[in-house]
Amino acid sequence: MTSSMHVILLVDDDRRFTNFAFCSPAEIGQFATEVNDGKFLPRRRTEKRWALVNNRAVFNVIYPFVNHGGFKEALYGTLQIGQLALNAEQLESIDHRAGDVVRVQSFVAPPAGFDVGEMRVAVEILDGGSSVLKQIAASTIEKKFVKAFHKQILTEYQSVILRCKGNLYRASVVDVCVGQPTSVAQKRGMLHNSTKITVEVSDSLRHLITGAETYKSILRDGLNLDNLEEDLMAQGIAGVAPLIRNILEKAFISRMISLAEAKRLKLKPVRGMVLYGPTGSGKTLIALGICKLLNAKEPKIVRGAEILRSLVGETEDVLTTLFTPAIMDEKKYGARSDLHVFIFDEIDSIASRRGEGMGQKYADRVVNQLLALIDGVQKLRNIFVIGTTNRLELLDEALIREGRLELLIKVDYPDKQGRLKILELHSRNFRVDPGVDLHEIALRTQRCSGAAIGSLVNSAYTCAVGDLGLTNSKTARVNATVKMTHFLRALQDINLNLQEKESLRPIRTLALPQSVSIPDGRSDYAQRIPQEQEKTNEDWKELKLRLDKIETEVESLKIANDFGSRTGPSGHGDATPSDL
Ligand SMILES: Nc1ncnc2c1ncn2[C@@H]1O[C@H](COP(=O)(O)OP(=O)(O)OP(=O)(O)O)[C@@H](O)[C@H]1O
Repeated sequence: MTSSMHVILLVDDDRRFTNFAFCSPAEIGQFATEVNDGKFLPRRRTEKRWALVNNRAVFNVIYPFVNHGGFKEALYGTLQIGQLALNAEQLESIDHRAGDVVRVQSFVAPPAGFDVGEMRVAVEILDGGSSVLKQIAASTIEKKFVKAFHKQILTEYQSVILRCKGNLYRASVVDVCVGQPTSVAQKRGMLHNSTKITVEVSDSLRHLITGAETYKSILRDGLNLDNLEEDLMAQGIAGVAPLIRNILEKAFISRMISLAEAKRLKLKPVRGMVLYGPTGSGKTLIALGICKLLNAKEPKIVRGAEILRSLVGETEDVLTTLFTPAIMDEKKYGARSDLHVFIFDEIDSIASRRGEGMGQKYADRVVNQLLALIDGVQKLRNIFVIGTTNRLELLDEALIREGRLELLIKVDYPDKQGRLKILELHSRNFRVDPGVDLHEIALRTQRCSGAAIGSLVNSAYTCAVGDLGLTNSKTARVNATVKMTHFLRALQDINLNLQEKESLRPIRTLALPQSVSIPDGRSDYAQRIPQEQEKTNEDWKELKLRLDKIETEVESLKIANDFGSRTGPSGHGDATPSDL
């Protein structure tokens, strides 16, 4: 039997602590007590009847027969045919509010293999109990839980309220293992006296609920998000702390809290993202940096072009091999498996629109497999895929749909503050003259990527070593002090380099805004630069080249003037204005 019923809220206090649902006596017969010759047979009042509501949770359905504190009268007064009375936690578990219509089915417990061997519950302390929170042993809550829900059917993610030693606790089912403790996790089962309950709590409750396991936050132990900048600098990443914090919050919020809480807050785990932006802007660096902030398996880095090469001539399922550890972990630990991160560098080389280009049938196979692993029938919940590309517009749209690599993050050229931080970071490796003004260098490196700034510092150092005369001498390399003149010389090289490179690439790359931004979901993708713009690129390119040439000449003259007037030509082979 399946029917639609109106749910009403059960306001009686004691029923908050049960798994009972109430219907009118006239309807109790709809719920079976057992299967007999394929027919549901309503039996005696004392036998348990079950209602599967909205295919989400199973409640023990009864009609109000106990007149506890006038409860029976109170409920008879309000409960009508077609109504099902549920407590607040039950409503929450089926994701409905009082007054909603829900789908109700009679549920028959399987005759065997339905007893819960192990159940893991995430516990929070609720207000409404004793005003002073007392310390309690997790084992006390575990015993109370078994006692309160003995012979009740509980479902994964369902939460119940428990009253224990004067305090109220919300316990949410995180994992259900039926049969032997080693058996594969299943979604629901019946508790009995020998069910082993494991209480897990957040780190902050460890001192109040002693002996409980703490659930693993996705963030690395001890990571302080307010101190991210320093953490990243120590990893060799500068100027992108706000961007990375934003990514962590957008991509991993549902994994920062308990599974049950995430479910209650309706936070779906993000399965993957694409970092896109100009070459050298630090996409791969950021992807690796994020992994170091997580409590996850060591990331696997896959170069798009390499995976395609390995596929040609082989029928072997490369991705399945790559994902095998994640598949095994998912089977063994279910929702509690560690997170496996996969970084697909240059993802456009395998995931460009299907059906286009040479070797595409191999690429299509890889994309299809990847999609199946992320979002297919047997999708893995324990994976996070990061793709990097500087050609977002080439990506197969299926890959960036909701539920897949849905988070599109633009990693652009750094702004002035970012450039300064990158300069400071890379300069740490060398002896730098106190007269070096990194602010000024930051001002003059507009439109430079993090990679270009890194190589600017390296070139400045090479100039310093070169000025000591013996380039290959270890003493020269150790003693070289990088001065402002070295930076300026290196800067000129970079300017020339940029000019050369930009003459080779389409103008639209130059038109990207000079800031780091996170577009909301896929909207940015939809607004990608229209193809028509390509047509005007040629004209713009020529104009831009001419402007750039003038700009570089003016810039060089300005640098020479500025620097000449402040320091004058110095000895030791330092660059003079005429060198610039
Ligand atoms: N924010 C940054 N902080 C420090 N170094 C940076 C930063 N961004 C880039 N770099 C430097 O640039 C180098 C190249 O960065 P990375 O390979 O991550 O760029 P990318 O965007 O992935 O480039 P591509 O698109 O060409 O693959 C880094 O190894 C590092 O030296």
